[in-house]
Amino acid sequence: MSLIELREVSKSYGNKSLFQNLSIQFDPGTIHLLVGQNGSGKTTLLKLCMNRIQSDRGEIIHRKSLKCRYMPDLVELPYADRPYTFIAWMLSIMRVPMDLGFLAELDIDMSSEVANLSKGNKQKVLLYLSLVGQPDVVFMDEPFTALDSKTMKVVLKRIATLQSLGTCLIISTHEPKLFSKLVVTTHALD
Ligand SMILES: Nc1ncnc2c1ncn2[C@@H]1O[C@H](COP(=O)(O)OP(=O)(O)OP(=O)(O)O)[C@@H](O)[C@H]1O
Repeated sequence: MSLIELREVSKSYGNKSLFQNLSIQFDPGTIHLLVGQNGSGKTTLLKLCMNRIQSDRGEIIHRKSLKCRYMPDLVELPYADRPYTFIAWMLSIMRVPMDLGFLAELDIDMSSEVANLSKGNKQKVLLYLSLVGQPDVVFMDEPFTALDSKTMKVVLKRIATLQSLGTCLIISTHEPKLFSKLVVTTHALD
């Protein structure tokens, strides 16, 4: 059974039709890239899949008890804790064990408060929280905009590992070439 299935889904805002009769199956161990111009509906499709907004027509079916993660594109992290404390607190809420190996690989700046981290380091914190453990589905909205090439390799390796473990990753991106070494399905929303 698919983890999430869209059946004949349509969504418009006012006169602007974003999708009509869109059907996609999101299966375990698959990576889906959502590509398209600014405003083509990538974030909207992620939100539909997460039940954050309603479709106009069609059905979106979720397998029961899915463990999902979401990495938004724009986010403030107004926390005074250092990254390690913040991450440990988030993991306790998520009930996911710390993975020190993956944390070390990301090489996050642990010396500043989370609120004062550079953009790339904030993105690393969010990537860690999205990709640690073994979620069923990971939704990612433009997740790599601030990453250096070394971190990019670490993250792509982690994505490939999760895929091999059966995670489904649904990723909005303007840079599909970054994923050229992975087996992906691309959905063009233009
Ligand atoms: N709540 C809303 N009310 C009205 N229009 C909306 C709403 N949310 C999104 N839209 C419109 O829907 C269209 C698709 O937006 P969306 O954010 O999904 O695009 P996107 O493909 O993710 O764009 P980008 O590449 O710029 O991030 C845009 O024209 C946007 O203005």
